[in-house]
Amino acid sequence: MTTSFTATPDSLSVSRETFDRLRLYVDLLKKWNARINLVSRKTLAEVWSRHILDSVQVFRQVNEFDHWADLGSGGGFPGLVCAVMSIEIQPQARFTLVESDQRKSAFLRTVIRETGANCSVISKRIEMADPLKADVLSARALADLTTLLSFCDRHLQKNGVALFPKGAIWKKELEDAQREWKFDAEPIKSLTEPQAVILKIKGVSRG
Ligand SMILES: C[S@@+](CC[C@H](N)C(=O)[O-])C[C@H]1O[C@@H](n2cnc3c(N)ncnc32)[C@H](O)[C@@H]1O
Repeated sequence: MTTSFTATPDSLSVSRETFDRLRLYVDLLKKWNARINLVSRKTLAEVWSRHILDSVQVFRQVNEFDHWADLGSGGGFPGLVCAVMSIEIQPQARFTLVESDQRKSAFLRTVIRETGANCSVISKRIEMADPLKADVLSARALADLTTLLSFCDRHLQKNGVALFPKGAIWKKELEDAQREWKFDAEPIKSLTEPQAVILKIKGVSRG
């Protein structure tokens, strides 16, 4: 994705209302990022393509769900962007963000309050959180696929779907994970990075 991406309701294919909520989120991110490291300074300059659009494309991989959980949310990518998108598109759905860092959790709660997203934050380690029974599970830049599949085992419902954005080494991660786990994986080409994919994963069980 080029740095020249101009964020508008049309370029993101969202309504004016959703765009305004996303802009409020970006404003809060810029303000808080001066004090806590939510995203790198370099990517902050390209926040709309590197973080917002990158998360919006994850949201668009599923149609119907009741409970979406995002693990290691950091500044809220992709989970909180998906929760903001969902306000208009799937208002009945609820979101849970798991983030062990207390200051990042405070930021996430501020964005939730200001945007009105149907979302809560669990400030614990993923391994210590009670099973979330989510029907969608997402995580970006958190761990290798083998580790992420162990999180699916704990937090994803049997018929659920996991969405993991992955960089250029996704094929190697897939091969490694297949030694320990059984699952179906569909790689979906990323709109924001030529080598990257979103791995859409179903049917996880121990191999
Ligand atoms: C590299 S950041 C990625 C943040 C965000 N997902 C993104 O893509 O911008 C990883 C985040 O996961 C959190 N984290 C790492 N291990 C965790 C664990 N075991 N339980 C809960 N949070 C964790 C860290 O505090 C950090 O905020």
